[in-house]
Amino acid sequence: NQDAAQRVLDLTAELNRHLHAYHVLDNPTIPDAEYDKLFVELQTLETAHPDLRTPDSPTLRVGAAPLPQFEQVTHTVPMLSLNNGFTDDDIVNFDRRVREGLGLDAQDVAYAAEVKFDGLAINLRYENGLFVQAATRGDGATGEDVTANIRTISGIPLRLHGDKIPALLDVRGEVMMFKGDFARLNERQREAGQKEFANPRNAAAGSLRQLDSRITAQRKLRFYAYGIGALDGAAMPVSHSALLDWYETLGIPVSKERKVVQGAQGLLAYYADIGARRPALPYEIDGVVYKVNATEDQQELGFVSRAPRFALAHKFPAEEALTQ
Ligand SMILES: Cc1c[n+]2nc(N)[nH]c2nc1OC(C)C
Repeated sequence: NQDAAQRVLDLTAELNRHLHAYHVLDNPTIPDAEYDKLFVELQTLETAHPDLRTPDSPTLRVGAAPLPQFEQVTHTVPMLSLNNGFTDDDIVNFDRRVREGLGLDAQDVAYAAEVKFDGLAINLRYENGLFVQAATRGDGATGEDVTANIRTISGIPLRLHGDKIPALLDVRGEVMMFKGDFARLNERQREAGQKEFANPRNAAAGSLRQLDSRITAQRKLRFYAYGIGALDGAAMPVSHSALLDWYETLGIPVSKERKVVQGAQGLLAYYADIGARRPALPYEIDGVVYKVNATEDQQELGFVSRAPRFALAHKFPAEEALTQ
């Protein structure tokens, strides 16, 4: 009946607002007990009237019955990898090749620099603002459908915010587990006499490979966006930094450690700064990523084989096997 339908819509909107405030704005707007009361009321209404549940209902965050297997997904735009640089010379050469490729000799190129999360690359598909599918990178052309598991990640919006909603948007980013959540998970594994994970990346991968998304829901995974695949119904942002600014207005989590820097010296300064702060970061990284910022310059430089000419991962020296 009408008032149950309206109540479901109101509860869904209110609970999602509180979830966003808590997980993305890091600014809780309701006591947990009050949130739980509204959540149970919504779950009860949805159980009584299953047809009233909306695709962005917060009750979808707790996971559903196990899947028999993972389906395959073909990426509309291939998910490519990055070329690596290790030494300062590699970075200076990367910048020189970029300037040659763009026909610039004197002035500095603007680069978008960001941390390289040590997690799993994922594609999130939104149709008219609704989250409809998530897929792993796989071999770059096809990956696995992990929608049910990704739905349990509270930081990932099930409906995009704002009024500039594209008809189709493929968000690329990394799923990871924070160091603290990893340590607590291994404590629980030990107490339960179960296998411990070697590192946060393996723990995140293991959590995404679960056919039972109710297990994934207990694993506190995080997601940060760093790229884009298919886009219909909105203009492509003019730069990588503008893309990430747009994502933030849509309610998509973006790392705050990003910075636009100028030329090779700007890249090396960013690498040194992140390298110094790396142990204090709440998540593991295995380097930083540089991208020519301007979209038209990226398109002019294009890709060589499977990796873009406009981007480079600058890796940290591999640490000797850490005793986790
Ligand atoms: C493979 C990859 C991985 N990462 N990681 C970050 N932070 N940015 C980034 N960009 C990538 O590819 C871009 C070309 C979108």
